[in-house]
Amino acid sequence: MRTETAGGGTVPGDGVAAEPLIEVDGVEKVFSVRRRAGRLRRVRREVRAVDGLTFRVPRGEMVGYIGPNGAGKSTTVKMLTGILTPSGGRLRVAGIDPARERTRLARRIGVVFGQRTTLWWDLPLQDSYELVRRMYRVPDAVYRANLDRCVELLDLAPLLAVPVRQLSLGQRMRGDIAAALLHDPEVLYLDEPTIGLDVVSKAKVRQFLREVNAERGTTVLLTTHDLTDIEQLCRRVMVIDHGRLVYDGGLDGLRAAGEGERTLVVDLERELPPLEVPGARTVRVEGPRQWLAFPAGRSAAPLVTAVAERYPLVDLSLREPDIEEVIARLYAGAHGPPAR
Ligand SMILES: Nc1ncnc2c1ncn2[C@@H]1O[C@H](COP(=O)(O)OP(=O)(O)OP(=O)(O)O)[C@@H](O)[C@H]1O
Repeated sequence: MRTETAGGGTVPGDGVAAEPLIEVDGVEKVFSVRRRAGRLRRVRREVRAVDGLTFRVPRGEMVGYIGPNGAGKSTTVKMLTGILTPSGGRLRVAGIDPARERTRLARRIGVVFGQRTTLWWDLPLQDSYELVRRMYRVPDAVYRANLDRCVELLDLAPLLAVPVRQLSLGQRMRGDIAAALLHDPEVLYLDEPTIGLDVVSKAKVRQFLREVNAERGTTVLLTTHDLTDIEQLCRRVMVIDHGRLVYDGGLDGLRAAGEGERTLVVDLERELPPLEVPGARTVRVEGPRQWLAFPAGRSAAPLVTAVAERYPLVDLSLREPDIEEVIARLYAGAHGPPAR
């Protein structure tokens, strides 16, 4: 499988590879689970949730972390926050070993779980924020500036006096994202931040995350099943399956790795039998329009030249492979050796 090296150097503005803020070296997590085997017998079984994971995330990068259910994404994030201790390997976040210094790390990271809130259910949103301020001992000026910016960008003003339990899912999610940023974290872990949101709320959350990343250089690790989140926010994506990294690189490379195909759509002067061009297959013919599929990793230029030389070409366009389809293919064939 084709892989690219980690760390596309997506620090806003400068393009120079920055110091790694997240370092994961050969990390493993093995759970021991007891399973029923007959009426009284229980057998012990090991679940290798994370299996020799290695990657680096430079400061300021926004990385997508995707994989099918049970792939090991949450386990990775839990180890990165210090909630879980790795069974093997080495982990550092901002130079800190998360499992050993969880409290010290907590001041440097923010976490948002789309499925559950970290806010106080019965309190108005602003009281939750006040508690966060005290918990992290955020200086007044920093707190004020961060809160004002979040309120403005996430449209929170009308919601500040509303108890969290009365907020809609989208409102609550915006409230949670703001709470995770009030103490100026260097790293933000987002687990499904747009799950269940309508199109408008999704767009608002994505726009906000883009601005936070650009303005503050916050490093973001984004776990999601919504590939549009990845396409709109991340230049780099890591794909995990069965606890192993099966891809680490740019979105374009992902299309190639998933053996996706691009399609050249050609309009000819007249109807013709299916075109025969080396390196491509004609997959559809509709009157004078024909669709030619070719491997996503290849350049379209030689194909265009070949068509133009041999056939009466009027117009053409290029279609990228559908990212959902590419990823489904990648998951299906991802049980080989891990990408390093
Ligand atoms: N506390 C635990 N005890 C035993 N097994 C666990 C535990 N937590 C996770 N696992 C197992 O580890 C594997 C990875 O789970 P994990 O929750 O990390 O996956 P995920 O990629 O986050 O999945 P999803 O997309 O469904 O949230 C699964 O097989 C899961 O059953």
